[in-house]
Amino acid sequence: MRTIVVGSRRSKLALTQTKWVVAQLERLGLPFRFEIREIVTKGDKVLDVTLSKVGGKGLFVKEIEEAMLKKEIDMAVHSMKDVPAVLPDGLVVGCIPEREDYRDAFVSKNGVKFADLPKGAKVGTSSLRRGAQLLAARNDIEIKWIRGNIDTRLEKLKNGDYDAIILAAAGLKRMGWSSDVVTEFLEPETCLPAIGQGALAVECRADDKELLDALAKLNSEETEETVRAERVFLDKMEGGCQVPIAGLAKKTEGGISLTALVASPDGKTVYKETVTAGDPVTAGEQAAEILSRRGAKALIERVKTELEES
Ligand SMILES: NCc1[nH]cc(CCC(=O)O)c1CC(=O)O
Repeated sequence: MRTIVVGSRRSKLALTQTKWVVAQLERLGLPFRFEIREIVTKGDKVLDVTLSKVGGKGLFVKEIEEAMLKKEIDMAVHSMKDVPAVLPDGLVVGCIPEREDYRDAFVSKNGVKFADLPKGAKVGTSSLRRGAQLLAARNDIEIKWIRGNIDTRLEKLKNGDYDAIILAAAGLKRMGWSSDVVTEFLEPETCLPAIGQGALAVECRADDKELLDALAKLNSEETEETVRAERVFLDKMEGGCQVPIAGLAKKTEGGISLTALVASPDGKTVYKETVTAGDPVTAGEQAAEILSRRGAKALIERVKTELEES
């Protein structure tokens, strides 16, 4: 019987997600044994710098991909929002399981709702996207950087100088912590989620047909299509992670509806649009085109230049 070695980052969230996918695969009754191997990535080591400054997205994924290409591991489970647009040669996304809750969760110290935060309240997030949208809704609060895994952040809320923090609902739900800690879920009208938020990507080698056949059974077509639309939009905007970008697609009767957003980090400028199209690629392209025309592309260039000069 073949042993499939599954590489995973060491964080509780990564391991929980990996174990969830493995459990789903085990239920299929395939002729595989699964073994989870922990890998410490660069993204896990540099917790003291902001992500946007140390090289962004690929950070959590690169070392895992190298191990996969060397056949030290056979597959890996990623949060979709950490997966770059283009995978290295020889690797593919083998499946995208059904998406968890796509919303952001507002977690406050004393159960105070976002709208009821006192003036000057400090909200912890290291996400430009979350910061910009919260400031757009409440320009009287303060956004304060916070880093670390979900458990570390919750600890910092308890003991540190924060009135509230924002975390992905999906992570909290997967860990079983959501009902204990979440004050309220932020609907996309208030805080549009990150591209791919709540979805997982299972990556493997492109020539591993046996494993690909098995993974296909876990694929959610609806999640695949909606995430596709969001990622086409992201790719077309070429924003990296220095600029607040958000997007959420939903399946409609005739196709896909995509709400997309680009904002300035201070939340003073927000470009947001919903487009409906027959297929995901067109939806993503149209959203990018409309926002670019309205000024989002220029905003992205401006923010990038400011960063390079600072
Ligand atoms: N940025 C790190 C990250 N990557 C994926 C998740 C949560 C799970 C998900 O969004 O699918 C998180 C934590 C968070 O944003 O609070």
